[in-house]
Amino acid sequence: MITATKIPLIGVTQMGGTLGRPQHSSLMLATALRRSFFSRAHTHRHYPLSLVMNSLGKRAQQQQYRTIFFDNNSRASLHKSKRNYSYNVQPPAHQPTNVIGARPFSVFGIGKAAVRAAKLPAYLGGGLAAAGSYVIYQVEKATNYTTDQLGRVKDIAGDLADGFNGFIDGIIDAAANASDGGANASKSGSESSGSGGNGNGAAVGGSAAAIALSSDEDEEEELVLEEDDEEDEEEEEQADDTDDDMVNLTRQMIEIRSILLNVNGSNALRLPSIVVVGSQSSGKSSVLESIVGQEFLPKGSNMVTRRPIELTLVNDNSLAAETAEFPALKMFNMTDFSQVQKILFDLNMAVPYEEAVSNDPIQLTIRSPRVPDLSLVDLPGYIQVEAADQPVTLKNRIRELCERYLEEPNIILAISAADVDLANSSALRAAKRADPRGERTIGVITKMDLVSAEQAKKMLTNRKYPLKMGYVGCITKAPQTQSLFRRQSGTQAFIAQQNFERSFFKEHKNDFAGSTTGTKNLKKKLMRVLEKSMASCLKPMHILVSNELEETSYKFKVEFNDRELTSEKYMAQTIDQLKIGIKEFSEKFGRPELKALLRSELDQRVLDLLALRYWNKPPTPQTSKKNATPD
Ligand SMILES: Nc1nc2c(ncn2[C@@H]2O[C@H](COP(=O)(O)OP(=O)(O)OP(=O)(O)O)[C@@H](O)[C@H]2O)c(=O)[nH]1
Repeated sequence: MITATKIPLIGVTQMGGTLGRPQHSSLMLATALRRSFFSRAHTHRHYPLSLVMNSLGKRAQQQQYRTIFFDNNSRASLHKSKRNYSYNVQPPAHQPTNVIGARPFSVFGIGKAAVRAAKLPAYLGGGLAAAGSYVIYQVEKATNYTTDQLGRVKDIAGDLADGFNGFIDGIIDAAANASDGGANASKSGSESSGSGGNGNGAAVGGSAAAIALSSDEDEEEELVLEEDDEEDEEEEEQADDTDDDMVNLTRQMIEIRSILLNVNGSNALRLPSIVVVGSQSSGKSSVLESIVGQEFLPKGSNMVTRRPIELTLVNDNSLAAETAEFPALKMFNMTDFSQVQKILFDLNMAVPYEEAVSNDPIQLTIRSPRVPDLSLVDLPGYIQVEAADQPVTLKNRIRELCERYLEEPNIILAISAADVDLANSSALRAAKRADPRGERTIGVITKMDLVSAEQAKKMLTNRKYPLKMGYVGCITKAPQTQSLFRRQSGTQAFIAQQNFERSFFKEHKNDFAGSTTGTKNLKKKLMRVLEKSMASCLKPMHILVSNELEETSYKFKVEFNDRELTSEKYMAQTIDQLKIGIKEFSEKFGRPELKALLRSELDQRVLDLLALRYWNKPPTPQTSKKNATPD
């Protein structure tokens, strides 16, 4: 893709503020400085920098703007474009206005003003020198900030899964290589060596990302092996750290997302929603609860989910315990989850009998230090045929409602109960329609406790609809016959369900060998899916960073060809430029210009006084009477 980028010359010099590690920040500096320096200079006349720009106006017209064409994708064409780059002379869009006009002025202080005016060039000189220092200070500050931020990204990357790790490192290495390449280019003056550094850096980053993403393809195989090990008794004795892993992953996501937000202001890390579909009473709500770790959804065998429940989980470290909120009902900070469950039940049951289901979603947000940052959707269950007392269009309406949520990039949790033949599974039928290649669907078989182990195992190796992420067998509710569990609710019920599920699969360890079972492993699968989605979200970012670095290094080369660039030299050069600017300005701004300014200020002030004295006078009785008379 060929892009044309307009870069003011002074913006290029600013980017070289500090060399070595800080060059990672060139992306942000290039944009931020270009924006702040020029927009301020052109739009805010009271800024000291506008003076500089004013004085440099002539120079700017001669050389400040150039257009560089280059191909973002190919190194070879970059070389070609470098040979063909051209300078387009374009004057700034707005010439800066004169700052003196903004100074306060008193008609009684003309004498004093004249004296001050004589000293004005000296004041301005001092002001401009201070402005210069301020600019340099800001450049350093911005450079240090971005260095810190990128350092943090690297630290976080160190903690992430291997594939993802490679990806982030690729970015950091590409950044380092590119900056070094830029500096080397300046040192050696050799065109090929400078761009070569960048190109390689980008290539390293690109291949790192590619390896990271391709390694995900083999995840499932690894997972099954891991799971086999997890079935070992020894490991089962250990504490379950899946929740912690999930929360850690979430934290990293949030951190990366906020860094990306700071750097480029876009929410580049969007995660898909996890949508739970299945036939009526298949156990959808129970599966969702086992993921969240709280019992809060209405459950029952009489179609209790009648509206989509859009559940947003927010990881909030400032909280000691979970809180729930219904933003639409203006109900916040609810800590009693049985109350939440009751409200959800009432909201579902409030759907009129003639309608049976409603498209209007219920929005619920749960904040907790322990939940991952996710959005989950519980949907009304599919039905086979409408009952005599149900609307005849109900089946189609449920189907249409679910299809909207099954679209890409959402992850589909297709729930089927083990006590129903999989050939009749509405969830798998719907998932196949939305995701024919089975790439973003996880098949979940609930109620494993209700069928024989042989039958259950057969379901987990479903060959009719093979899923890339496979099938997971779960027990999301302890059987009702066990009165011990029936009495429990909330967190207690959740713990009881976990214990029951664990002991069940432990008992049938040999029957389910080689299959994925348990809600713990379901969560693990979800985590991998989220990691993968994060990596693919970051891939375009990586390409963007590489391209920007290539561009920046090229600009370094053009600007500092054959010269070694250090921060001291850069600072000295900037100060020299400011000095020249001040000199030009003081030469241009002599007595006649000052007189003209004072005169126009004085005229304006006299006009203001006249307006006050005569035109804004309150109406006399005669004038108001005259105004009131119709024509
Ligand atoms: N024995 C057993 N019962 C389960 C299991 N999972 C869910 N149930 C029971 O199945 C019934 C339906 O569960 P829900 O989670 O409400 O199912 P649902 O699909 O959300 O139901 P609707 O929203 O009404 O479509 C409840 O009575 C649960 O207690 C399980 O793994 N084993």
